[in-house]
Amino acid sequence: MEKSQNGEHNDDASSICGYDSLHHLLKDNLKPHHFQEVNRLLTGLNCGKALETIALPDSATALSVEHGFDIQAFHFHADKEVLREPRVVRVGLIQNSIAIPTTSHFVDQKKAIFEKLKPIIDAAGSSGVNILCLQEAWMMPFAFCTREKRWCEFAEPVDGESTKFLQSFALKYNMVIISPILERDINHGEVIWNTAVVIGNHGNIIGIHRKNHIPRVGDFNESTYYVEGNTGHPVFETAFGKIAINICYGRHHPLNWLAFGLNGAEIVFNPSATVGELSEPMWPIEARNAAIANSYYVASINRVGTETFPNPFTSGDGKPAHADFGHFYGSSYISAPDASCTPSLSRNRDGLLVTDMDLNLCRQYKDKWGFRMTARYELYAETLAQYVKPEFEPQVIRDPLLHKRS
Ligand SMILES: NC(=O)NCCC(=O)O
Repeated sequence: MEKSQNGEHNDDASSICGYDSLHHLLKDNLKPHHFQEVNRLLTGLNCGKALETIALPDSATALSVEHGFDIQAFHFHADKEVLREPRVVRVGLIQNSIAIPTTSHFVDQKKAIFEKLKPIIDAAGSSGVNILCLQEAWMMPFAFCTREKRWCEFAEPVDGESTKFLQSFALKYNMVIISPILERDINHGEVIWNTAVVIGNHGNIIGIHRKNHIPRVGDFNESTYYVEGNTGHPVFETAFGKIAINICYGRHHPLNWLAFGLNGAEIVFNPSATVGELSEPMWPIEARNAAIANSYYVASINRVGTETFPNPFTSGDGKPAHADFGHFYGSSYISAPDASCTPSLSRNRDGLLVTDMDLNLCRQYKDKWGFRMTARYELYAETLAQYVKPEFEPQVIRDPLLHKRS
């Protein structure tokens, strides 16, 4: 049994050798000068320095102690410019487990999640967060593994109770809130979508984005419930910057990230639900790569905990039926265009990550690395235009001596 970050003994299977994040494991076990170098290589430097932490108001930390959620805060700087003032935006990410068992009445389950989130949203609001994002399908258990249709009852119209619940916080705290829900599209045959609702800082609904890529991997067979989204790659121009949402599995698709960048996003949120066995080694890489390649910030959020369902289900891999997905490993974090990133939130606790980011860094990195300028969009467009035709043939130049024996 090893010590956790705060000195408590912890043999929880959802931890990493008793630590609630890789960062804490390394910090506790490496000599300080080794940790400094490892941290430089793993999380990069921002304006030549290790990422700065910031202090949050006592009211926010008091809420985190009272309600037992992780709270961390950082600041990404940009270089000073002559003509532009810094454009610092405070972003908040919330990760959480469900609140009561999946066997409870559906109404109670949703209500319990609302209750659980209230103090975390209050902590974000009292910390002066400008843009807050919740995790994918935050208002329900991630029941899509079961393929049982009864979970469709959790779906809501865009202006349903979850949106109304968050609109009051948006107004109270002058905060933009991104609310990823299971949507029921009343005007189009009541079909279901996996949707992010963007609520403006006046409590208004700015618009929606529907998940572009629907997984069919392992237990994540969400296509039983909804199909690929029809909203394209919208960027929402808010009071605090141009934002977009790339929902979960879309993070594996570089062209999906690119399209949000081409539309001018400065921050792309990636609300997710994914489990350790499936994707944990990918988690620290894909979002950072997207931030670097597209010169924008990426804010990654994953839910927490193990959700057990009433009826066992199979994943079509010949393995025995099971009643849970595995562990949702939290680890929400933010990546910047300069290849730096925050440490992750806890792997097993609810959490709030607050991060100041100077949006000027986006253009500064476009100027420095010139990825937009050096991209060959006309070449890619040509290849893609050919590729989508039925008669497409891969451009392969075969060695005429391929089969010659040496
Ligand atoms: N929610 C979701 O799309 N999960 C798919 C698994 C993954 O992308 O890691």
